[in-house]
Amino acid sequence: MTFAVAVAGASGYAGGELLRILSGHPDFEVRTVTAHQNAGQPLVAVQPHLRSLAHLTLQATTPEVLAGHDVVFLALPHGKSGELAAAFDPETLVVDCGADHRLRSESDWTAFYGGEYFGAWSYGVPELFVGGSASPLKQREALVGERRIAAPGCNASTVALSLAPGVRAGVIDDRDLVAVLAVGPSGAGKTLKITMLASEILGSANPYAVGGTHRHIPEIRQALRAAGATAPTISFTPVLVPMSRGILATSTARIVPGTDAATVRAAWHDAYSDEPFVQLLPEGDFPRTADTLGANTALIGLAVDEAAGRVVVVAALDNLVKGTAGAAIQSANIALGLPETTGLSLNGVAP
Ligand SMILES: NC(=O)C1=CN([C@@H]2O[C@H](COP(=O)(O)OP(=O)(O)OC[C@H]3O[C@@H](n4cnc5c(N)ncnc54)[C@H](OP(=O)(O)O)[C@@H]3O)[C@@H](O)[C@H]2O)C=CC1
Ligand SMILES: CC(=O)N[C@@H](CCC(=O)OP(=O)(O)O)C(=O)O
Repeated sequence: MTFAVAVAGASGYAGGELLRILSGHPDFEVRTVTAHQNAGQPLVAVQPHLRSLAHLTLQATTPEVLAGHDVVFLALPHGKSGELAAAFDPETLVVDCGADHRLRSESDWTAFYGGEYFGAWSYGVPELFVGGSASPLKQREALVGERRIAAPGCNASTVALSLAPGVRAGVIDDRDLVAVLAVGPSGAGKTLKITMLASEILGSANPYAVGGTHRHIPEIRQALRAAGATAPTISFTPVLVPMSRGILATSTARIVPGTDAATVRAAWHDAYSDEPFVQLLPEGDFPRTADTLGANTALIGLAVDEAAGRVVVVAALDNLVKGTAGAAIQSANIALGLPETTGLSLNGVAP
């Protein structure tokens, strides 16, 4: 069966990446693409790298245009998917790449986003544990047959994947977590902002949302609670660096006293040894963002710093693939009963 697909926000970065991956997916046919200011333009006028979709024209983003598809991917500014959500047929699979349906706590939503709260959907990171420390279940089980999915924030999923195995296994103290991330500007979308000008970014590393203010903090805490943390606290600092895409997150946590290095490493090994897309690298090996570009992978390197009593987890992924569009399509595959890896690649582009 071929599933008819619509992509809303198709002129943006996340929409473009959805289309790039969907165009190589054997079970999906992109029938409709929508935008806002660019509505009326041929898709390739805005996304000139998507030549196989040259027959498509960007339409307005309305419930009527998006109706009648089996699957709708939303890659819209925050608040816009929430406004559209009520209009979709309950049988249509809707995957939202925005934040509108990620948070289960309305007070977190109000504190970090504000505006109307639209309620939470199933979280689109299949590899995360759910149900606490004693549970063998992963988020993938919750996605089977699902029709409403919230794809993750790219920084949030990088850090959650980095720390969840240690939390679940009880080998780290979830009240003392620290994450510092190098992130590329494509995470901020195509919108014009002075802070994103090449003249501001090239040749500089620019911290932002310092001091516990970043909107992905409640999303990370939510994912860690699902893995068994009771009241996780995390110091989270993103740093914008001059690479168009990619995230390199260095997360550290205090090791529970008396836990040896092999037991710490085993927590991550056991969590991900059967996962196709989330891979723990051999001891002494650490990922580079360049190794993940264009691939649906999250690569993780781990070291135990005995002197500091901390585990150091370095994770790399492509914010537009495993951080957004790839996660959305992987989750859609699961929801529809397709093999989870369909249309998704372990291989990136290099150099
Ligand atoms: N970039 C990333 O790495 C990640 C992005 N996301 C999320 O994905 C979503 C899209 O992000 P991204 O692609 O980066 O953003 P972009 O700014 O690149 O794209 C935004 C898209 O939304 C459309 N749009 C803008 N305003 C409106 C409106 N008022 N109504 C309907 N459509 C509108 C734009 O259309 P037009 O061009 O015609 O104006 C464009 O297609 C966001 O929610 C973002 O947070 C999530 C994880 C990572
Ligand atoms: C460079 C940059 O600004 N990156 C964005 C990543 C946004 C993202 O992951 O998307 P959502 O907004 O959907 O959560 C940020 O840190 O907020």
